[in-house]
Amino acid sequence: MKIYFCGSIRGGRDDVDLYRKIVQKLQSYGSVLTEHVSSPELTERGEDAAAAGDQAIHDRDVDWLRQSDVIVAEVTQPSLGVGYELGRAVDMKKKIFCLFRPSSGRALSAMIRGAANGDEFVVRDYSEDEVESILEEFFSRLKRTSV
Ligand SMILES: O=c1[nH]c(=O)n([C@H]2C[C@H](O)[C@@H](COP(=O)(O)O)O2)cc1CO
Repeated sequence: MKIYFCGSIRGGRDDVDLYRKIVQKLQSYGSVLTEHVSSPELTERGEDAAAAGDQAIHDRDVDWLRQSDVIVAEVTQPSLGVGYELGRAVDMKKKIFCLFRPSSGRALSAMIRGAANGDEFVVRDYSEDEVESILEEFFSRLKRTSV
């Protein structure tokens, strides 16, 4: 299974440790195309785009989105890039799972929460200590519905 993980980069790296935990768990279900998003070495300047430029990052990521079987996004830290990826993924009719932490004190964008339909697009409020069990629940349901 190919998994596309979305998390904030230029929107801010406050949650990178959590992204790492999520990606490690996702790797037990399949190959995570965007492992770099969880790298502690990646700063909010983004990947070193000097050689190929932002267009290469964009085109590669849209291509990975097309290839992916499922999209998992940590959406607590607002990020234009993550919002864009989710919009493109909806258009591609991908299965999408968004994770949001209400303890952040933020309110999730209506364009994300309002897109939830409980089936293809799922938004789940959670706290950090339950992240692994939530992913287990999501992937076991995904397996049941895709056989
Ligand atoms: O260097 C990058 N590499 C990259 O893969 N992205 C993608 C993956 C992330 O899920 C998302 C983050 O967007 P943003 O940088 O606007 O927070 O965009 C974004 C950047 C920088 O914008």
